[in-house]
Amino acid sequence: MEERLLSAALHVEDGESDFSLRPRRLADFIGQGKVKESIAIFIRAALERKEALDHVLLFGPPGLGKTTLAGIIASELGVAIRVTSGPAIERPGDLAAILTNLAPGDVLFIDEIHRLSRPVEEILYPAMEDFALDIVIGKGPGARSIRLDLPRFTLIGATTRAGLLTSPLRDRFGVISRLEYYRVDELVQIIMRAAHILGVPIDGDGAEEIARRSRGTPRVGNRLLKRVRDYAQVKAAGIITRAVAAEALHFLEVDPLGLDQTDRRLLQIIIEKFRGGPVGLETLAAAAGEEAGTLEDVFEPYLMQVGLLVRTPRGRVATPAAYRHLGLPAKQGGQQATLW
Ligand SMILES: Nc1ncnc2c1ncn2[C@@H]1O[C@H](COP(=O)(O)OP(=O)(O)OP(=O)(O)O)[C@@H](O)[C@H]1O
Ligand SMILES: [Mg+2]
Repeated sequence: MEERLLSAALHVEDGESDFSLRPRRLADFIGQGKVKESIAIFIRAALERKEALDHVLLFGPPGLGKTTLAGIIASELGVAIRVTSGPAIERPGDLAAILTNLAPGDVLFIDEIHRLSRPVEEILYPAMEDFALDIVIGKGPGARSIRLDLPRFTLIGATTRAGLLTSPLRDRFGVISRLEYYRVDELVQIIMRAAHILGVPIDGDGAEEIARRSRGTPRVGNRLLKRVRDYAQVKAAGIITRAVAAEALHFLEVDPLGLDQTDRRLLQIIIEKFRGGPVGLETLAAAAGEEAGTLEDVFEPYLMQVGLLVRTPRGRVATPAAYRHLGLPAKQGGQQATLW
């Protein structure tokens, strides 16, 4: 699939700067007040007791700062972090090797933890609970199991949806934190900070214009900043003001709510082919030529967040705001009134 400018997933082109723009300390991590506050308390308590931090599960849509936060937790604890991901750990032996190489107190970060295979996940249960590794030696009737002690470590798991985790795994996390979409004022701070690091001249209004179209997502905000910078450099020579940002984003086909062509097309299909809905997910996916899972994970969360789409028991419905946003006449007939 072609990489969408607005997708919250990590792109190849983000690579280098995604790393350099990551805040290293909790104090530099903007927004997510509640999550930040509780993590600060747990870190402090663990440090005071000189114990490893309890295992932490971070969940929320892509690009909101789960990986960043894991790095921050490790640096605030003053320990090393070992980074891996669910799909990267193919066999139980791979995980055993990682676990036995941890030093006391270390952080093990497993991204996309919902994608661990079942045999690997089963190694993780005693490791998380008892800091032990059960290994089977030999085969057949002579096989025996021995238990190896592991250092006390902190597992940080990240996932886009906590519902995808098996309950035995979820139950073994002491701290479960959900990251939310960022507010515009928080994104303004994030964009100003990134502009400062990258040496991009921008004013507050310019940052706000980018922030409002960033889909509540820092990764998108940072990416839009870089594309607007290119545009400003060539077309406007100098500082990114609101007018320059708006012009650049219009050129990039990012509308004032941060929707692109694909988002708008999806709403248009619901409105024009299904009279505004309700339309079932599968039916909508077929009409749009997308996979149902992609609609659910990639497109719908933001459309719901900005109030253009609702999920009802009978299917997806375009809201009156969606009609207005697309400049289409409001839905006729009284049926709509019964929905909200
Ligand atoms: N609170 C924040 N303050 C400043 N920058 C942030 C913040 N959260 C995220 N970022 C920026 O957004 C980018 C994406 O963050 P990160 O890689 O941590 O997201 P993620 O939730 O791990 O995403 P994914 O689900 O794709 O792995 C980072 O480069 C970082 O610069
Ligand atoms: Mg990540």
